[in-house]
Amino acid sequence: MNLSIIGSGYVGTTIAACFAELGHDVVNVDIDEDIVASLNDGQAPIHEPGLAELVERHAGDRLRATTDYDEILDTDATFLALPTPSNDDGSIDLGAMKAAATSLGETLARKDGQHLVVTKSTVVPTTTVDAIGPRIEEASGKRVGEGFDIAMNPEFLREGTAVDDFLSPDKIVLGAQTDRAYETLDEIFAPLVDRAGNPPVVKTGISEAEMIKYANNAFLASKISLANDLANICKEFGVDSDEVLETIGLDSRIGSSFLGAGLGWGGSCFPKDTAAIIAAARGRGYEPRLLQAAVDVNDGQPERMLDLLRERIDLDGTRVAVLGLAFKPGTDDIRKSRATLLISSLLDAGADVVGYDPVATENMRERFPDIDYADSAADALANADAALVATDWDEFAALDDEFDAMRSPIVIDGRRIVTRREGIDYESLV
Ligand SMILES: NC(=O)C1=CN([C@@H]2O[C@H](COP(=O)(O)OP(=O)(O)OC[C@H]3O[C@@H](n4cnc5c(N)ncnc54)[C@H](O)[C@@H]3O)[C@@H](O)[C@H]2O)C=CC1
Ligand SMILES: O=C(O)[C@H]1O[C@H](OP(=O)(O)OP(=O)(O)OC[C@H]2O[C@@H](n3ccc(=O)[nH]c3=O)[C@H](O)[C@@H]2O)[C@H](O)[C@@H](O)[C@@H]1O
Repeated sequence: MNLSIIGSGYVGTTIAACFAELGHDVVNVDIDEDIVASLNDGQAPIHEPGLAELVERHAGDRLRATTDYDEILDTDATFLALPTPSNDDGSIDLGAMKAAATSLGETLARKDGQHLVVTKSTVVPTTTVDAIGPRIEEASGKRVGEGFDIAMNPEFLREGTAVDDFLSPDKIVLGAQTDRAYETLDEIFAPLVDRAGNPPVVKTGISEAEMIKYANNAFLASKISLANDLANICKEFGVDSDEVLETIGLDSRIGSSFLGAGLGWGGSCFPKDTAAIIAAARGRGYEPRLLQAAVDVNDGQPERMLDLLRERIDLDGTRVAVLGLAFKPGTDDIRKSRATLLISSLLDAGADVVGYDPVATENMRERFPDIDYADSAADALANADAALVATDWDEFAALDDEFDAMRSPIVIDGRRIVTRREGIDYESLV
């Protein structure tokens, strides 16, 4: 089929390249000319394992990019993969979605024949029906169900494993309101269902699909926060939290994934999505107490880590190495990474910070241009008074005599990744 995808960020580029790999003809529409040029040159604009190969293989053939919305006219369906960030009060900011919906509507005004518009972005329940559909109607002069249909297809991929996650989904959720929309979605997803070995395809309503996405993320974020709450209790009793959490994970009702205790969750999605659904619930008069508690536990972990450091050393004038700047291993994304919070607090306390990450340094340099950056963990540790481990990159497990070059070998490990050894003053956050 001919597909268009508006927004070529982490999700838009990944799904475009994967749909091309699955045999569809795909055009990515983005307002960012650099991203468009990069895709048309056959280069992935973001760092995701396997993505560069797919973009290189299909660019100029089944995959192309443009800033021109008119190229949507030759396609059968459009996915909206636009950012849905937070407003200051945590509620969802639909600015990019609304702007793109208006541009799409103006374009569809000139299209003959039926079109399907699919919300891929994470949006609070009723957004597609109440905010996206009407905007397209207004700009196109067409009606939902007559000229174009609307649908919602939440995305569950993780950064760092985006291509594999998209191509091997646990489930595919298709929210729509007409048989015609479901049929088009079936046609789009048939090659994926086939390749992925028939994962469950859940056909549901549009608002249910929107809520499934939030429920999924809220559950995972809360699971990590409960693991952190339990691990904090373990620490008070000198109990090994790894043994406790690994063992409860053996209960099939609990499951072992997302029980990794430590500094907590960051990234572009869990923080904003928990905030958005909490704000949306409050807007309807419901107070989501458990979810708010999950956020509170998460917010407390970086401060607990700094307290452990303060117990050992006065932060003012102290050189602190922050190992791991990305919000998790396998990505260069620093959005809401725990390291950004640690660095802010360290700077407020008068510390001198040196950061190291295998791939995220340049992104962090834009956020904190005035701290030092090292080219290796060894360089970051040399002459540091203390080290905070913020991301569980594998290479940190192999650190050994690099710690000997520290001025004082204080190591606070937020991810239980460092191998303990003689000669370091090691403490794990949990
Ligand atoms: N990043 C992730 O791992 C996942 C993200 N999501 C959701 O997917 C959505 C997109 O997220 P990301 O891809 O991370 O965002 P992103 O910020 O990486 O990319 C968004 C892209 O949209 C473009 N854009 C903005 N306004 C535009 C307009 N009017 N017309 C055309 N292009 C425009 C930007 O230039 C940018 O390239 C969000 O709702 C997010 O919550 C869902 C699952 C996973
Ligand atoms: O909506 C989204 O954007 C995506 O959000 C998360 O994916 P992502 O943020 O890329 O990364 P995760 O692997 O879920 O990690 C999120 C954060 O939780 C932390 N985490 C994860 C697992 C764990 O056991 N413990 C833990 O602290 C990670 O370090 C990271 O900071 C979800 O896992 C995806 O299913 C979802 O599509």
